[in-house]
Amino acid sequence: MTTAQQLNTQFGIKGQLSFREDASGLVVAEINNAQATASLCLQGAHLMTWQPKSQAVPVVWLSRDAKLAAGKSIRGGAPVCWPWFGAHASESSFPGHGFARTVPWNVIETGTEPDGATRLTLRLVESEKTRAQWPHSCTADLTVIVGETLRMELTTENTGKEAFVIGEALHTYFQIGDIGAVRVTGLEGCDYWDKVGGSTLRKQDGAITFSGETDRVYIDTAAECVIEDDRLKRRIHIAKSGSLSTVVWTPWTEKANKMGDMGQPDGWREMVCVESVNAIDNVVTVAAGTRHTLIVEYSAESL
Ligand SMILES: O=P(O)(O)OC[C@H]1O[C@@H](O)[C@H](O)[C@@H](O)[C@@H]1O
Repeated sequence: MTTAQQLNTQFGIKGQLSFREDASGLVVAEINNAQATASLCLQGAHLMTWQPKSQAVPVVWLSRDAKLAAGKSIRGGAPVCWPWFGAHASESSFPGHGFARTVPWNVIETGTEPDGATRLTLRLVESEKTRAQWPHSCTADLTVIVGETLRMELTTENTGKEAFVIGEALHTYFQIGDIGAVRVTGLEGCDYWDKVGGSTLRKQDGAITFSGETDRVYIDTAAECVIEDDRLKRRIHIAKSGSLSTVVWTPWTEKANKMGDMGQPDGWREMVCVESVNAIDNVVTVAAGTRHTLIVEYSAESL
């Protein structure tokens, strides 16, 4: 039996959730219930797509050049950045945004919520390589609940005897009509580290609009954000808890061209990242025997 067949036997839900092996050999969970469709690659616990049935266009963006490959992150969707965000604090050879998004995760539970949404929980698989970069006793679980809203819960449990500090993110790429025609609200008056051209602390004045590369870590904010999209005539609501940083990112032309997997020629214009994060000033200390959970909930409203 293949891995996908085994997973279908153990965790598949008839008419809602099945597993398939991609041409790359990676296993993908496909969800199609009365409320939404979604797909998730088990490598990285990487949600790739989500489209509520009420929406004509996906809410989560996946690059048309996205590639599935063992050990590589997928461009778009909702990468899980863990146990650090951005560059590692001291080891420049360690991967940016941590290793969680490029290692295998196991399915540990699936089910149907009372309202009909589909639930899937995965656990990061430790290896010698992960232990070499993260020598702490812990588990990292991601629960994804796919329905008319999308809920994701990233739980870190410290099963050891000493506290450790994590950085993390649900680094979601949202589908928009055009980057020049959206506003992100909810962060007015917040302080942010502006990562474009160095790292400067600034204060947000009004809604965020985009006219060039934008890479900002808003700190000390648990605020709900809204992407207001005049082109697609919809609002995307991004609510969160257990997260005090929000990253807003768009690469713009030059950087997108260098990245090479954003969907030529201008796929990048149809996405914006609004990431629910704990980084820089907001990294989290997880005491021995305790757990920390970062939760996001997304919904889309047509205008
Ligand atoms: O190319 P990656 O590693 O997926 O990162 C994409 C972007 O992720 C964002 O979270 C960072 O703030 C950006 O600096 C980075 O370029």
